[in-house]
Amino acid sequence: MLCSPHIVDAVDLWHEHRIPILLSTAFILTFLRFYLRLNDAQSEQQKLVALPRALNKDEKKTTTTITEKLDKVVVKKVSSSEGSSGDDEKKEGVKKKIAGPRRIKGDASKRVKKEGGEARKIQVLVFFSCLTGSTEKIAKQFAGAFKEALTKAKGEQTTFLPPQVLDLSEVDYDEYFISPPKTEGEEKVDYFYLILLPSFNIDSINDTFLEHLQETHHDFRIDTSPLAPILGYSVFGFGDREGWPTEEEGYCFQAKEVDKWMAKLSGRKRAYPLGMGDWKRDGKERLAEWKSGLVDVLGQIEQNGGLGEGIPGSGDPIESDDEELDDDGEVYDESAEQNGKSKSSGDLGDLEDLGQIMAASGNTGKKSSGPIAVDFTTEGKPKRKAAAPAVIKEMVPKGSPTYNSLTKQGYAIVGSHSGVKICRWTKSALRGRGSCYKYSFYGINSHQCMETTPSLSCSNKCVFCWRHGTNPVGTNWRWVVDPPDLIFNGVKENHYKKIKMMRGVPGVRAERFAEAMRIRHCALSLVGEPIFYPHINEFLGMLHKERISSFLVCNAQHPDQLAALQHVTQLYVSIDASNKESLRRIDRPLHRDFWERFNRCLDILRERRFQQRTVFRLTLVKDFNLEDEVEGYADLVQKGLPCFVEIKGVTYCGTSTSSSAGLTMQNVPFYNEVCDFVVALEKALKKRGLNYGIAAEHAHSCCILLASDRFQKEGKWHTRIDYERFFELLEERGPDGEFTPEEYMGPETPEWATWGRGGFDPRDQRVDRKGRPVEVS
Ligand SMILES: Cc1cc2nc3c(=O)[nH]c(=O)nc-3n(C[C@H](O)[C@H](O)[C@H](O)COP(=O)(O)O)c2cc1C
Ligand code: SF4
Repeated sequence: MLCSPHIVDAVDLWHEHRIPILLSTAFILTFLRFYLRLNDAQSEQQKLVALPRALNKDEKKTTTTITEKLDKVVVKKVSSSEGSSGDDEKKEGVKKKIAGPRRIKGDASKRVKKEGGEARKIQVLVFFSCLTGSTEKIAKQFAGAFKEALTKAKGEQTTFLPPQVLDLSEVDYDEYFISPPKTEGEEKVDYFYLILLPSFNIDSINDTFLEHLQETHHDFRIDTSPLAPILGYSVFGFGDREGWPTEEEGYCFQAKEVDKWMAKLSGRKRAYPLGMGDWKRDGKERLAEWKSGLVDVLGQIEQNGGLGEGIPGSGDPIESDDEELDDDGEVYDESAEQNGKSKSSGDLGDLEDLGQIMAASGNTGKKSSGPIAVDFTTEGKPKRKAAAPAVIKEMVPKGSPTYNSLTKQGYAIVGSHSGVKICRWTKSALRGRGSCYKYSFYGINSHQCMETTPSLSCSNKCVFCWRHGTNPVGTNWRWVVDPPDLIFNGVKENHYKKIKMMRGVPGVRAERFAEAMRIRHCALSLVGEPIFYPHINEFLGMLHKERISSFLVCNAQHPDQLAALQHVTQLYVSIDASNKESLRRIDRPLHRDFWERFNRCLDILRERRFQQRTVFRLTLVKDFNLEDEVEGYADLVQKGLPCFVEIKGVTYCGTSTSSSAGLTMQNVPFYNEVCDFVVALEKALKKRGLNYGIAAEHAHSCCILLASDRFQKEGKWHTRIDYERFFELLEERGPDGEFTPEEYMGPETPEWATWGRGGFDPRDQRVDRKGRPVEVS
């Protein structure tokens, strides 16, 4: 058979190029096949995801139960107590997870400010677990009540979506507890997690849930704090004291564990402390308290955009036995995050275990109620943890390390949370060797002044604090509360005891000793935070009734208590820095929203400047808050408009706390440096049109007083106080009565105390360190 030349050519061509042609074809076909398979898989996924959405749309205002198998995941949601379009909206927005390994990045929550005036959306998720039915009911009621409360707290910037109630036995943990739920499209929703969790000492969903939290934390593919983007979380535990009377015996033990793991996963976004309640007894009340605290927190978030940025693990845990319990989430090993996750977790576990072993063997000198031991090396179910005693604790129990340390420093501890100490100026005045600046500025006799505090606890850890790093710290009061009369009688008794001990000291003047047996003034400024004490107003009432004046110093961290404070003779707020960063560095506040709290206190002071005699107290620390801060301080004065500004160089206390914060004698400013600062501040105030002048000084205490010209008459300063008039006004008009600081303004500031005269009381003899008389220049 003969072939045409064309066919012969084609065959030749084929033989010559067949290999590359075959290879290219095979490659194209493989590629096409792969592409088609991938497309198929995606549309399968979409079909599965679309199903619950379609169901949700039809389930308004009813309890919704969607059970759907997606891989081996079961999703069931119980709708919010009232169901609403907002609820549905949220459900639509939640993306289902896509199976397969993934790395999820934790990210600090960002403040969401919508452009164009659009309100941000906050979704509260109420998770619960339940065996015998009560918690489910409670969770639904709670969500309804919470929704109502949030409607009231709502501002222009925020929309609170109706809270969603989610059953922990049915939600997909990967969807909520590896990262916050994703929302589709442009819609940005911030999540706030609430977890209502009864404890069960039998196998239950709680174990699965805890296991998940623990595994997520240890999963090397996932960030240590993958839930950091949530706005915050809080846990409330239900238990039964009849069967489990104390925390040691297991009362609410699982809520405590969940709280702890959530702190780790969320990067310490505990928005409100763990609540606990016995449903048979106090459950309702405790839950209501917890709810109202949370409403406040959400109100703050609505105003401030977030929880704020408190100090991570502020300070060293060994400073306070309270912190050992980690119940504020303040003790947190930052190295755990810095050193890489799996290793650091193990390290933390080891340290905690070691801490417990040492505490148990009595080697630490600390209370045995050490950190809750977490065995990070053991896989499987979390073990029942040793926990703190169930009863509300005393703040400074007799015989505790804090108690021993404070008594060694010369404090008398009254009741369980108050202290009194004789000030060095009281001793000095008894011997006629000079009073403190309060005599020069305000006419207070140091030998008749009692320095005390009804709360040895504080919410700051200032680098210059005299507390020698031993006192308890905390953001809220969680100790036994002593009645005010017990404190009042106790501090007086101990003060007089200490005065009597001065009887035999050489140089004590008889007339001053006799005068000292009548307390005329009380400085509520010793250590700690006096307005922390829940009965501070009653305590003040007792002082005033005995005509003892009150000088109260607070740390500008408790605006609510400040606002509720009744008349004091003089009201101080410590202004330790002029800006947020500096304040964080120097005060080391525990509150996340310390700057907002600080500013709210200034606003309160401004509002009350015609009711209370208000004072800003500045403590200058070189290299911390002195340089370049004059203008900032002037702005703060402009904001708070205090009656007075006291500027004082820091007193070096030489504690391990201060030195670990990098404070040395080099940080103590010389008097001339304080003077230069005050002159510059006065100028900066004048520049702002504020009429303040340098009214008085006490060089010996490195202290200078700027006063508003409200306290100037005919060109003369009147910084002193008419104490008798103050008590009369109080008796006439009551502790909340309307009267102004000018109404009890005292006589003219003595010439020797005014600016440029040094401020040493001429009645006294100035001596050097060895007690030798010194000529006053
Ligand atoms: C089997 C079982 C075990 C329990 N174990 C504990 C426990 O270890 N600690 C505790 O404080 N309460 C314990 N409780 C009490 C429950 O936490 C409490 O009654 C709770 O309100 C039950 O909630 P629920 O009925 O909504 O599931 C237990 C209750 C049951 C039924
Ligand atoms: S506010 Fe006062 S008591 Fe509290 S840490 Fe600072 S100096 Fe100490």
